[in-house]
Amino acid sequence: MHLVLRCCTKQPRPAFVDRKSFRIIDTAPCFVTTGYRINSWKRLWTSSITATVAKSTVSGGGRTVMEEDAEIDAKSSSKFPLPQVFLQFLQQNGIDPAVYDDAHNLPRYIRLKPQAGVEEIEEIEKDLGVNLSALSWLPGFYSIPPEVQIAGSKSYQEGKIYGMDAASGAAVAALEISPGDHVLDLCAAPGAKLCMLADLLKDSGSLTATDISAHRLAASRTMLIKYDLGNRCRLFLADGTTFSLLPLRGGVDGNATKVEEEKPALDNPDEITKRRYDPTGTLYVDSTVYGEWKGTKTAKEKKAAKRLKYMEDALDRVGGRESELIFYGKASGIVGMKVADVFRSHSLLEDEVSHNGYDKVLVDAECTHDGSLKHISKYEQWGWDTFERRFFNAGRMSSITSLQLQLLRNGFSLLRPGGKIVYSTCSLTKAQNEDVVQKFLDLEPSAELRVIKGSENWPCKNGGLPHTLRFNPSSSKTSGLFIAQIHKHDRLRFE
Ligand SMILES: C[S@@+](CC[C@H](N)C(=O)[O-])C[C@H]1O[C@@H](n2cnc3c(N)ncnc32)[C@H](O)[C@@H]1O
Repeated sequence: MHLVLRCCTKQPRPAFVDRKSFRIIDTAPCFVTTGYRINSWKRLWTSSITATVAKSTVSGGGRTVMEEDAEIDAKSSSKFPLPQVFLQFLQQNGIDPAVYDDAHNLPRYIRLKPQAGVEEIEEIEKDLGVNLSALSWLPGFYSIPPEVQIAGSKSYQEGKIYGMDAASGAAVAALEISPGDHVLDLCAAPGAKLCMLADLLKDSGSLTATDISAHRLAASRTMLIKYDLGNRCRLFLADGTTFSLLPLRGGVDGNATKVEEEKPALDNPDEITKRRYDPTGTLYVDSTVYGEWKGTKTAKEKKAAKRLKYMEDALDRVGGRESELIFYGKASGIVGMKVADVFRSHSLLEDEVSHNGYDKVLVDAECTHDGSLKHISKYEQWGWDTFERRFFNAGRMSSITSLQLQLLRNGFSLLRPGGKIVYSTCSLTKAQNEDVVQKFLDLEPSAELRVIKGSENWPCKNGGLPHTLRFNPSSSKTSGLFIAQIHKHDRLRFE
């Protein structure tokens, strides 16, 4: 028998049902009778729990708790207990709450390294204590029962598996990565899709990633290092709506852009000062050269980096530079380049982008995350009033959709003609998906929605615009995700 409870305190889960610590979701409070021993716990939301109680007794209404529990079970197995404020949000956006009915039973998905063979799969199965069930429609992805925790497993710690929802994998697959592609991931953190992109590129092309959140981007850097995928990557802490650096097409082998100086000098403050200022103290073009990226810094290096940051801020003021490079791999083309060249601002003239734009761009945009109950459950901790404040105010909703449009437009401006951009969000709302894409198409005559190769076998539905796709929790058995693949024409659509 099960009671669906929500923890009201930050206390550890107690062994007995205690009215002060818990309240029942979806049922009358009289169902909780104190003094029941908890035999097992199952997590639903971060702080909502299904508890199995050990004994039954007669409660106020003359029915046994067991009878009442059966009623609760019936209710909670067909309906996910959604908070009122979230239900209101769904109603405002025309989303049927039934899409979440099975959300607590969704399988968990893991992705394996592309090179994983049968032996390794068997080893992972042994380690996790479950059979991995391969997804026929998405290579490298496997489903496992929802209760399996992977974070503590040896396979996860050794970088053999990734925790990644299958719908997210589909968004990356929609980019149709080919060897040698130069790829931009404009909202990259915390980096699940970034790692998949790096795995697909293998030892070819280049991967540039930006995100506006420093701590989330640092988490992406940790992922790249953990999985040894950073060799051809550059990570920029930057605003994706204005980021303007093109790929280093000539430099990815680490020698095409090398300059003839004895360096690296970045760690030496004297060198930096000497090289950045003329005798009158006027800032001049930076000619310091990047050495190999070092993860940990000595005290001296930290001091140098601080001075460098000060000077970089000065450069920002005079040169309009906006991005901060927080990681680069050995073959990213950065090693041996002058700082000024790495940050050379591009005018993004058509000619320059035609020759040097990205082949593929992923805009996995910031959104309300309403398609992912894992994300939404965070409001259990932050408070649903935070959700209300953020997303109920009409101004806030319109600012998120305007951010999405700007991200998509800037990503498109960095794409070479003939290239592809994928726009995805984990929102189920039309406002953040079809409406954003339609506005974008109205503004960009050289953009066209395209069929995603292989998607005919995906467990998703058609979106509201041609060739767009929607994953939703109830029918796809994945998190919710909207995906649109857009092609950039050489010439205008209407010519
Ligand atoms: C849906 S998450 C991206 C998830 C990521 N693609 C992954 O697979 O792990 C959206 C991200 O957009 C970032 N973001 C928000 N505004 C941004 C902006 N103006 N420029 C770049 N990134 C932004 C957020 O910090 C957040 O990390």
